[in-house]
Amino acid sequence: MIINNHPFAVNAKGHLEIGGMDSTILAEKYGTPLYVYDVSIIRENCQSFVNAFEELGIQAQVAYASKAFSSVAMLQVIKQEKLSLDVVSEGELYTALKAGFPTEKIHLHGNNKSYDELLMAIENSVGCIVVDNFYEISLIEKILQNRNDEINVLIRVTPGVKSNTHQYIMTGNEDSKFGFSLQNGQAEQAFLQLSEHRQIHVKGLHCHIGSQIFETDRYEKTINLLFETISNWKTNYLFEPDVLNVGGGFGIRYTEKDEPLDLQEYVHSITKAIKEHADSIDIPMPEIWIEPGRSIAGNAGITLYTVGSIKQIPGIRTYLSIDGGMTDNIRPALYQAEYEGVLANKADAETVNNGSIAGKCCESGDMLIWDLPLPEVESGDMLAVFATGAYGYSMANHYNRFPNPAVVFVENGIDRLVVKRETYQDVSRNDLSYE
Ligand SMILES: Cc1ncc(COP(=O)(O)O)c(C=O)c1O
Ligand SMILES: N[C@@H](CCCC[NH3+])C(=O)O
Repeated sequence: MIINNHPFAVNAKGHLEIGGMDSTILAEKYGTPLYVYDVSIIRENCQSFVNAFEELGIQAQVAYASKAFSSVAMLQVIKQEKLSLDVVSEGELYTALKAGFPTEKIHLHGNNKSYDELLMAIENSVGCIVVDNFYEISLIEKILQNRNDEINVLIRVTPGVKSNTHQYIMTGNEDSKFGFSLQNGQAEQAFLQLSEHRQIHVKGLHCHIGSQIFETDRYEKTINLLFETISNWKTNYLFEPDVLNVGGGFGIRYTEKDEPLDLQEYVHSITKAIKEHADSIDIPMPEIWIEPGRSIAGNAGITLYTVGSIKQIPGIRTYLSIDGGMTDNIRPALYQAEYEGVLANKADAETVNNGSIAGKCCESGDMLIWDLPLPEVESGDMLAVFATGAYGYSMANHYNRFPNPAVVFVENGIDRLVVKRETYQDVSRNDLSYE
C-alpha cells in the first residue's frame, strides 16, 4: 500500500513500514530522531535516469549531486549503480575517496574553490572540474605550472533563465553568484583563456538553473540559449562541445501540491532539445550530463521523531513538539519548505485534528509542519516525516548543541546503521578550555 502518495506501506499492526521494516522497531532500536532510507528507492531513481538515456541510445553521464546526501554508504550505493558524482568541496571529495568512488567519474564544482581543493582534485585525477570564475582559472593555471597533469573542464555558465522556484535555490539567472554570464561576454572570455592552455581541455558547457523544477520547458529554454552561444563559438572558433551538462533540479513530491514528472520525461525532453539543436547547427551529438540530487535521494528517506510536549491553545492551534527540528531539517525554516507526515505507530488511524509540528530549538521559526491532519496524538507517539532524504541530513547543524541524528539504510528487510548518532562528546569535540 502506498501511503499519501509516498512510497511506503502500512503493516498489519498499523505501523509505517520502510524497506520491508516496521519503522517503530527501527526507532526503538536506533533511537530518534532517525533518518531512514529505503535503498531500493535510491537504486530505482538512479536506474530511471540511466535506463532512460540507454533506451534512447544516448551517451550520457548521470552524476549524483552528493550535496543532497553524502555519506560513505550512500556514495557506495551510487557507485554500485554506476553513476558519476558531483562534489562541491574538499569534504565531499574526501567522502567520495573514502567510499572508493572512481575518481575519473567525479566532477568538482564550487563558486569559490580554494587552491587546496583544486590541488586535491587534480592530484586525485578527477574526471572534470566545472570552472566557475576567473579567480579559479588563475588558481588552476598556478597549480598546472608545476605539474604535467592535463585536466578536463566544463565552463559553468549562467544562461539568464529564471526557474520557477524559491529564490534561494534559483541558480541560472543572470544575477547569480554562480558561473560566467552568457549575456555579458564573460563566458566567451573564460572559454578563450581556458582553450589557450595546453594542459586544459575544454570539454563543454555546464549550467544548472535551480532546484525543485517541475517544468521541462525551463530546460528547453536553457538549451536554446546554450546553443545560441555554441553556434557563435562554432562559427568563430570552430568549437564543438563533447559534453553538455544541464545540471539537476528535477522536482519531487513533498506534499500533495507537488506534481512531479516521471524522471524519464526530463531525460526525453532534454535529449530531444539537444539533438534538434545539434542537428540544426551540424555538430556531432554531445554527451549529455545531468546532476540529479534531490530526485535520487529525496523520496527514499524519512525522518522518525518522538512526540513529547503537546500544547493546546484552545481556538488557536495545537503544538506537538518533537525531539528534532531545524537542526536535522532546516528546509522549512530556510525556504518555507512544506512536508507531510504520519504517526508511524498509528499510520492507518483516522485523522481527527490538525497538529503543528514544532522542533526543539529555542527559535519560534523552528516549525517542521503547520497544521498536519493527525489522529489522536499522545506524548510518546512516533512521527514520520516523508521525503526528507535530500538536503535534510546534509544540512544538519548543531544549533543549541543538538547532536546530529543517526542514519539507517534498509534494503530487503535488513537494516544497517550507516551514520552513527553523534554524542555530546562529538558536539564539543573541538572546544578547548579557557580556565
Ligand atoms: C550545480 C548543481 N548541480 C546539481 C544540483 C542538484 O540539484 P537537485 O538536487 O535539485 O537535483 C545542484 C543543486 O541545486 C547544483 O547547484
Ligand atoms: N539545499 C536546497 C537545494 C539547493 C542545493 C544546491 N544548489 C534545498 O534543500 O532545496
